[in-house]
Amino acid sequence: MINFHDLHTLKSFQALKTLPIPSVADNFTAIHVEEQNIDAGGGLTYNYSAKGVNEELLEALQALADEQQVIDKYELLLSGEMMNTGEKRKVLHHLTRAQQANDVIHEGTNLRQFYHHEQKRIAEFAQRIHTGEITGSTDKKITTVVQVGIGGSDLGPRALYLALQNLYLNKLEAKFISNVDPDDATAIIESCDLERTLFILVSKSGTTQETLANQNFVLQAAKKQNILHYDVMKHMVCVTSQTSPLAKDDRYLASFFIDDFIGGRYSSTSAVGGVILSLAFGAEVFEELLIGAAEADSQAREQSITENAALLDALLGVYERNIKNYAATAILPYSQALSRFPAHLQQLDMESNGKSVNRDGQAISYATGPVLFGEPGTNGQHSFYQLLHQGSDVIPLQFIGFTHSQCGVDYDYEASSSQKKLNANLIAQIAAFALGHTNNENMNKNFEGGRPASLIYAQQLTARALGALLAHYENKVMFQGFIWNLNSFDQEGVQLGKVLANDILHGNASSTVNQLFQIIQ
Ligand SMILES: O=P(O)(O)OC[C@H]1O[C@](O)(CO)[C@@H](O)[C@@H]1O
Repeated sequence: MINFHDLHTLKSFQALKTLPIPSVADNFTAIHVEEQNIDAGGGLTYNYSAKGVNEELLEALQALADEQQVIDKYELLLSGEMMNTGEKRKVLHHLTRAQQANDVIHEGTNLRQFYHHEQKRIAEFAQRIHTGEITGSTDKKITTVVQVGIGGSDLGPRALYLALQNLYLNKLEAKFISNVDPDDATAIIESCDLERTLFILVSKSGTTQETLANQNFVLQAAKKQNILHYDVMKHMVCVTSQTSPLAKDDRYLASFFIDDFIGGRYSSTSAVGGVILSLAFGAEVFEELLIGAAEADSQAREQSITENAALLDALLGVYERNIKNYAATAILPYSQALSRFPAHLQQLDMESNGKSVNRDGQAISYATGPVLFGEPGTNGQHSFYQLLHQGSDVIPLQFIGFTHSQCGVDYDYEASSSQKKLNANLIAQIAAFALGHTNNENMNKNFEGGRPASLIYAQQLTARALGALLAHYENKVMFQGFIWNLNSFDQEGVQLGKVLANDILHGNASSTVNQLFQIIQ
């Protein structure tokens, strides 16, 4: 029997509140760093030696995970139970990368086979584009692919493409149009040779205003170029759900499908990320990413929190949010390739757990998802780290690092290479945040320390490691949702603004709103 309880009603949570808070510096100096490593799958390791933990706290967090039946809930989700209570849907993004998993049957369809079938169709399509069997409408080979989508139909795929473009041969260059700002579409379209460009229209719902406006923008801009024998629809494929209005449009060169059980922000391992990544790098690279994600998913099934990186990461996040009252957290990848990964995690985390009601729609009285932000190191160090070190708020830090660079090109300067400098900075920051530095004479030079950090690291940012990193965070967010008793899979909070924007455009807004709109007309 699985129970769903609000956090504050749990005995283990009440017990957690009474525990003395362990010091970050004590943990950091007392232990052998490697003792606080956990295998996170895909060649990744999660290290928590710069977190404020001790044995007593770990036991209390384990009790919380057990009482809230977090792993049982994950198993329930994997089995195809309706876990998206707001929209009354299953939650099946794990199935897109778990071809060994149990079948999930819905209204007679085997959904594991359905996702696998789409993946195979994508691989075949990508191969035909790469070999030149499918060309553009003027018989020219396709060299560029442009994804048109927004939110989950943009952020994850874009972050993953940027993360891999240094390491793998780019069979096609990829670009993205997301914002309804006409400058976004114009800049991308003008940078493309349309005869050699394939557009991927991605919208699960098929109703997103920005994406439909951008599709129209591409159609109009292409028409304006007046290219002889050019047919833009022969340059456009679609990724959508079978129930969306776009699914019925047979003008696309090809259509690939997901379904309502894959949430936008969890859709990078479905056709939403699969089409662009397979076209850009080849289906085998996308396959590697899925393997890494599946490894992280399987590590996440461990009951013991010291063997389950995503679960411990989630519990420490809840501890920092609800016991230490820290309201934000920073994602700090020491890898330029992960430049857009924090932006993807912002949607993943804040759209999932930015909630004030529980999974049954009842108000809750405790804090939920934190504010997320981040930039790659060392750029962030010269930007917002001042506040992280000496600001009045403590912000837990999530560092990500790699032993080797992706390009392998490096030079020594002052007796060390750039990669070595990058990683020396990464470790220096973790130590500075944890230990601080006392200066009683000049208080502006005093660092209190005690600022907790975690580190996820691997040898290199490969497709497999990236898949595991993506899944680690998806699972962390899911576990935190279970602990807070939220539904992490709907996003009603984004609807009000959409409705009001439509009211404004159709002249139905209130007088004040209209006056404000007129200011900017
Ligand atoms: O793929 P669609 O249906 O166009 O939705 C795009 C995005 O819009 C949202 O529904 C709301 O912003 C996201 O959750 C989603 O990723």
